[in-house]
Order: sequence, then structure tokens, then C-alpha cells
Amino acid sequence: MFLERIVEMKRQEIRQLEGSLQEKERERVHQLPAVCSLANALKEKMGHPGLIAEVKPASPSKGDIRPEVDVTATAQGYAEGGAKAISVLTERTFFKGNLQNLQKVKASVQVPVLRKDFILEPVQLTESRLAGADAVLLIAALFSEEKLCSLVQEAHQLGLEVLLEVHEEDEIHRAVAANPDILGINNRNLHTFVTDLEVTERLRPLIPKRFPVIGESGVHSRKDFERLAQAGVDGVLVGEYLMRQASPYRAVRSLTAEVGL
Ligand SMILES: O=C(O)c1ccccc1NCC(=O)[C@H](O)[C@H](O)COP(=O)(O)O
Repeated sequence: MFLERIVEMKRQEIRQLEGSLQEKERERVHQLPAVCSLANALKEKMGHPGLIAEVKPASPSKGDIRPEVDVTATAQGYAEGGAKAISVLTERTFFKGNLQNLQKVKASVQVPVLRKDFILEPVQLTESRLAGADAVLLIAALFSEEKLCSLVQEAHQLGLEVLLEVHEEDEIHRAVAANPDILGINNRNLHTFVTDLEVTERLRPLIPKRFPVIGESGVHSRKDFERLAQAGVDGVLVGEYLMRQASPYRAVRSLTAEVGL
């Protein structure tokens, strides 16, 4: 239900975006400097997976988390605490995000910035690159193999990296065929919203070693972080837990400092 609703809403936004994105802006995208690589950031060895810290004001499963978040201070705290990248939810209705948040984050940190939204068409990739995203999320469940391949190629032509997210075993084949820069295993069931870290443990061994892999969602403690580390991921993406802590800097440290594996 949620996915159908969000896709329908996004289709309306896309129609407006197609009409409003000027030719001049579409051309400007090819003159932008190279992105800051998320895949490379994850390859830096630290003895534990890199933390991707998320700016997530609200969610469909939890409602308001921190709707009035100071986006700049939060991103800076995350980065100073050692986050390897910042994920920014830009979807407006359910997550209370926006593209201005992404622009603010990009202007305030040196680490890669990931746009998390429901991207369905190339025009949203152009919009992402113009807004300063280094990487974008694509959700395998939403696409055929052919469409996935063409979106990943389009993103690469624009200079963007792609985090391609899977939830089920049967999505892995087409996700791998699309050849993204990073594969994500999302522990949240998109229909029930229930999270289970066992999803990463089960799917991680099925993904070829050449891909950097991120475990996403459902991490609320250092124990959870360590559990995903043990499952063999290169990165862990955390939203709600970090957003509920008073200090973004200390929140990041609390998950990662001295995690030895
Ligand atoms: O967070 C949700 O409720 C949600 C529901 C439906 C689709 C996507 C959703 N979240 C997007 C994400 O992938 C998470 O924000 C991200 O992985 C962080 O998850 P968490 O640490 O559990 O906040």
C-alpha cells in the first residue's frame, strides 16, 4: 500500500519536474565537478564498517522523529564524530525532508552525501546532481532489470554513484546485473515496516565480493552495529537512533568508537 501510494505521488512530482527543469540547468549538470565517492569512502579501512549517518526528520513507520532538526549542525556533528557519509532523506510527505536539506548538508561537510528518496525517472537523477548529491538511492523492488540497468547507466553518465537497495533474495540477481557502485541490504520490510537484522545476515553471503555492501535500518545500539559488522558489511546506515540522541557527534561515537573486529 505504502509503496503504491508513494510511487503515485512521485509520478505527479515527476510530471511537474519534467516541465520546470530548464534546458540550461540540464546542461549545467555536465559541467559540475566530480562527486565525492561513497564507494571509495567505504573502502577506507578502520577495523569496522563505515557509518552512514542519516538526516531523517520523520518516517512512515514512526511519524515525527525530529521535524525541526538543525540540518547543518547535525551533519557537522555526524562528520566530526567519524561518519563516513551523510544520507539525507529528501521525500517531503512521509519523511518531512526536502532538497534544501541536502544542499545544506553538502555545503557543510566534506564527506559524500547520499540522496534518499523514491527515484523513478532520469529527471530526478538530474535534479539530484544539481542539488549536490554524490550518490542516489535506487530501490530494486520498484523496477524491472531493464529499467534498473538504464537508471544506473543514466546516473553514471551524470557522474552520480548509485546505492542499489535490496530487501529480498530474488532481487539480488537483477541488482547485480545493473552493476551499481554499492549494494544495500535493507532490514526493513517495505510492506510491514518491521526491521530484522537477520535480513542482512541472510543476504550478505549471496552478494558477489566485488560490491561494497551496506546494511541499512534497524540499528539502535552498538550491539546491533557489531552484529551487522559480523555479517560482513562494509558500511552501516543508521537514521532514527542517531536522530533521537541529543548530540550527533556523541551518537556516532557511541556506535563506532573502538568497535574492534
Ligand atoms: O523508515 C521508514 O519507516 C521507512 C518506511 C518505508 C520505506 C523506507 C523507510 N525508511 C528509509 C530507510 O531506508 C531508512 O531511513 C534508513 O535505512 C535508516 O533506517 P533506521 O536506522 O531504521 O531509521
